[in-house]
Amino acid sequence: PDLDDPATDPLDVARAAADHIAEVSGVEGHDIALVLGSGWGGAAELLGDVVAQIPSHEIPGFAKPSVAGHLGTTRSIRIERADGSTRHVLVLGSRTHLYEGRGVRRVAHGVRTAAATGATTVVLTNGCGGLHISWRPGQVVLLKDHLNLTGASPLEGATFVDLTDLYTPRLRELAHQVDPTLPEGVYAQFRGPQYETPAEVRMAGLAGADLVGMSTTLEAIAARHCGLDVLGMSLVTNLAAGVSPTPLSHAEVLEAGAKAGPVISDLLARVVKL
Ligand SMILES: Nc1nc2[nH]c(I)nc2c(=O)[nH]1
Repeated sequence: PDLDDPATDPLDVARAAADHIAEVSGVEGHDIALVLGSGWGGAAELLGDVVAQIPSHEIPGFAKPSVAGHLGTTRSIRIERADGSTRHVLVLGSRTHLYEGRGVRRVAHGVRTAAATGATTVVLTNGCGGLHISWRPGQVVLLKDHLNLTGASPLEGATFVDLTDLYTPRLRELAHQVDPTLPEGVYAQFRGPQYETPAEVRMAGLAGADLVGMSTTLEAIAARHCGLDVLGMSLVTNLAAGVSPTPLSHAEVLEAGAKAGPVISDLLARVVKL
């Protein structure tokens, strides 16, 4: 079934994708799904045994990689929990951003596929710009709510979905068991691909945003529609435009990302095992 055909039900494509994953990986059902954003790539290796690696473009509905050579690989990982039980984690390899212009169905496809595999929780991670000078590059922030400034939705038709407690309080409490110092914030998604102007960052701040990015909110809405619990975690990669009087050096951003890598990978691995 073709996601781009309006007559196609996106959930049928998600079902086909989940069936393909089960068939190729031999894993009948997954419990939790991870979407790894900028800076979060190293987390998968720390989680557990990689049961299967599937080139994402072989899975129904996942687009051909837009960047030549950037082959998204979807992994099925078995993790051992403290109580000895095992769980299967689906690490979605390729994330489609709204700014790629491939349509909202491809943005939401990974989350819908995860739900179709049986997962009940999705962890959405991203890199973003911070609005608070005290949140330096490398800071991890738990999402407590979002502002969808894209003007888009992954939902079609009269699909009226309540988004109260979209970022599941129980999961935020679990993350705080791992690191009680984690701040919480509101994430505003701009369509992008351009970064915000200083005036747009000020506007987002006045509207209650603490972070600005170009992903996550549409995936979270689709996750709620699929009945998934959602944990959102942002890595502040840079200070948003205009927040810092001195332009951030790219070297500082790269250095902060490299330093944060092991820390956030360990955090994510510990949260997933709870
Ligand atoms: N919109 C937006 N997205 C981002 N992604 C990253 I990494 N940094 C930013 C940022 O400053 N603004």
